[in-house]
Parts: sequence; C-alpha cells; structure tokens
Amino acid sequence: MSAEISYGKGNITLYRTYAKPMLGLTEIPESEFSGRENILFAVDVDVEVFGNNFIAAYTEGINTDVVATDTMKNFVLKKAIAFDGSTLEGFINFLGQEFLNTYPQMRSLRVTGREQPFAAARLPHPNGGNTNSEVLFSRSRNDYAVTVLDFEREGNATKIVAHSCGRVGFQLIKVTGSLFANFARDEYTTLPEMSDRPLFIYLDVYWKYADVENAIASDLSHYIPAEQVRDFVQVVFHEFVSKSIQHLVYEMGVRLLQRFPQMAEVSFAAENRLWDTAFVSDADSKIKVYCDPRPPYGMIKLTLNRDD
Ligand SMILES: O=c1[nH]c(=O)c2[nH]c(=O)[nH]c2[nH]1
Repeated sequence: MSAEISYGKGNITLYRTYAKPMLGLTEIPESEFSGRENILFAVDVDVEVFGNNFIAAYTEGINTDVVATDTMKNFVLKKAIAFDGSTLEGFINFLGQEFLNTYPQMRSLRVTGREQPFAAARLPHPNGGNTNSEVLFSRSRNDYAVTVLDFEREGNATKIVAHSCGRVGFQLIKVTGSLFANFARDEYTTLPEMSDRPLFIYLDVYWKYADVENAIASDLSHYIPAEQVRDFVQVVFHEFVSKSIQHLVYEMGVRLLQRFPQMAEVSFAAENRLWDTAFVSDADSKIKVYCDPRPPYGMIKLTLNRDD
C-alpha cells in the first residue's frame, strides 16, 4: 500500500486595510491601469501542506507533526498585518516563506491566493468630474486575480518550485463581429453556419514568468498586473474578428507574449456560452432578444509557450 497525503486550510478570507500602494509598474498602451492604492487588500487564501512526516496522523492518529489548520488560519491572518508589499504574488510568497521558516514540520507547501475585488465608490469631485472614495468600497462579482505558488526547502532556504498567475472569471459578450463557419459537417451536424454571432464566453487566463523573481520582487517594473492583462484581453476581443473561440484565444495568447516579454507561458480555459436568438425585430434585424443556451457548453483550452 502506498499513500499520498496533504492537508491544509481552504477559504481563509481576509481584508487588510492600508497595504502599501502598488507603484512603479510599466504601463502598456492597451490599459489605463498604472497602480492601485491598496486601501483595501482583500484576499481568499488556501494553504496545502505536503510531506510524508505526518503520515502517522493518518495511520495511527498521532498528531505530533500536525500543525492544526486552525493555527494555519490564525497565522495567515496575523501575517497579513506584517505584509509590507503591494501585490497578490508578493503576499502569497510572504506567507509561503513565513510558513516554512516557522514550521519545520512542513516539508513543502502550496499557497493559493484569490483576490477579493472591491471597487472604490465614485463620488462627485468638488472641482468637477468624479473621484474615488477613499473609505467606501463595493464588492465586485467580476473577474479577479489568482496566484498559486509551490514552495520547497533547499538547505536552510526556501524556493518557489512552481508558480501560476492569472485573471479568472471573465464573462464577456461581444454582440457582433464574431464568426463560426466552414466547420466539419456530417449526418450529426445541426448547427448552422454563423457569419455573425453574439459571442458570450466565460474565460480564465493564466501565465507564468520566465523568472519567477519578477512576480514577487518589490521592484514592479517587470511585474505583470492582472488588471493590465484584463484590459489587454478585452482590447483583443473588441477588435479581433474571430472565426472561432480557438482563433480568439490564440490571438490573445500571441499578442500577450509579444506585449509582456517577461511572460514565458500563457494559457486559456474558455467556455462557449453563446446566447440563443429568441426573437428578431421586424423593423430592424439588428435588434434582437437573446436567451441563455441550454447546457452543455463548449470547452476550449490553449497553452502557448515561447519557442526560445
Ligand atoms: O468557437 C467555437 N468553436 C467550436 O469548436 C464550436 N463548436 C460549436 O458547436 N460552436 C463552436 N464555436
């Protein structure tokens, strides 16, 4: 018999106020995003511990090498006070290093962070225009940043041995300017050719750095902010007339690798949620009513690496 084990805490939600502002990013033409005040830094953390030293907890109920998951939760919440960085990746790296430095029982570790997005309320500015509230925030149900870092010990040091960064949970609808035609047809095919379709997709985007140091360094000049990636994929979707979702994500991937030289790999998980056309106006065929499609949905995945 052989066993593979891990344990940890999931869904450690925390809301840290007045984290360090995110400054010093490299701006890109496709995005207005140039930083974040971090008045509210809200994250949902998972911690997963690996190793065979706590196998006795499973086989014999001996818990001497088990750090209680409740302790892990308290550790994360307390360390969120000490965190002096400004990015999700920086925070997850800080937690991973601190766990391994504190608990010799932990051989290796995976720490996952999901941003809990909150948008500053917009207020009328006394001098005209609008400005962000510095005290009031609204929870967003929109797409958000994610990071997964795997840590191992190397002598007395700790090392990131795998990483993934991302922006997930997009739900994007382009009402016109997408095609799906000339696909293989046989006796099972009922789908009509679509020279224009309302393309509604769910989308998750992930990337890896050539040098993970750029994800966690306090110098943010080579950091890839998930907000810039969000704006970038939206620009591509807006302007690119895709022949399929496969075609669309490939275009997004090629352009992302061009835009961010520090990005070594980009991947996509898309779902085809194309709306059904319920009714078309007699007066103007541009005016339509759509409804949600029945399940199931199409799944499209792509991972792109640089050749060099
Ligand atoms: O973009 C698409 N790709 C497909 O592979 C596919 N298959 C399908 O039925 N509709 C679509 N749309």
